[in-house]
Amino acid sequence: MLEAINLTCIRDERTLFSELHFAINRGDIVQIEGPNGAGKTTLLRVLTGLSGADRGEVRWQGEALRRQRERWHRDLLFLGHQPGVKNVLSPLENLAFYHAECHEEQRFAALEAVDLLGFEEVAVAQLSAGQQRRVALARLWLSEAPVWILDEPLTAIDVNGVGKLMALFVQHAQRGGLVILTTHQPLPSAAWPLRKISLTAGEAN
Ligand SMILES: Nc1ncnc2c1ncn2[C@@H]1O[C@H](COP(=O)(O)OP(=O)(O)OP(=O)(O)O)[C@@H](O)[C@H]1O
Repeated sequence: MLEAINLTCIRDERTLFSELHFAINRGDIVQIEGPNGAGKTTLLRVLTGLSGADRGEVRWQGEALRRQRERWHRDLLFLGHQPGVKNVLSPLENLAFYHAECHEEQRFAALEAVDLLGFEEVAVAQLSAGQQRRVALARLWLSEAPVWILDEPLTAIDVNGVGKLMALFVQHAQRGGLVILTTHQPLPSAAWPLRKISLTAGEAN
């Protein structure tokens, strides 16, 4: 279980959210929603431990993140706002860099899942925005981490790709993982309940 305990976040003297309290369980798919600037990315970064909250804390399996950095980094896969892949490397080299533990055939299978076969040796810098995002998303097919925190994973992804991702999120939840994501586009209905946490100027519900 991932818990947000009374989180308050103030940036530039503006309260983005205060006393935010929730628990996300294994099997949950959670969408953080809210208008531009509401604090969604900030909340995701606080949940990952990359940014600090002004008050409150985040706990994983009952223990504060700061007390278990090693286990938390093993249990978390965070894909940020930017594609977050290395431009000078090819898709295959990126997956080898991030997932050295996987076999080459698993990396090819992940690239096939995101429709990048044929582009596996091309430098990422030469790929389209959607293809670059797909290289990062291919990591989801290789990850053993139970916690997926994904900032705008669907940006620049076409309808077919969004459908595949939703199916993967459901599969991950069914296996006892949890998914927390932000997106500005409506999610297609999935055969799994979607929880929503809304941020609106200084509030959450
Ligand atoms: N490190 C920081 N220093 C100062 N201000 C910050 C910092 N991080 C975020 N902010 C501000 O906090 C507000 C919320 O930013 P955030 O990126 O979390 O919003 P968001 O809900 O993800 O927005 P969007 O939907 O546009 O991606 C913005 O006004 C931003 O300028």
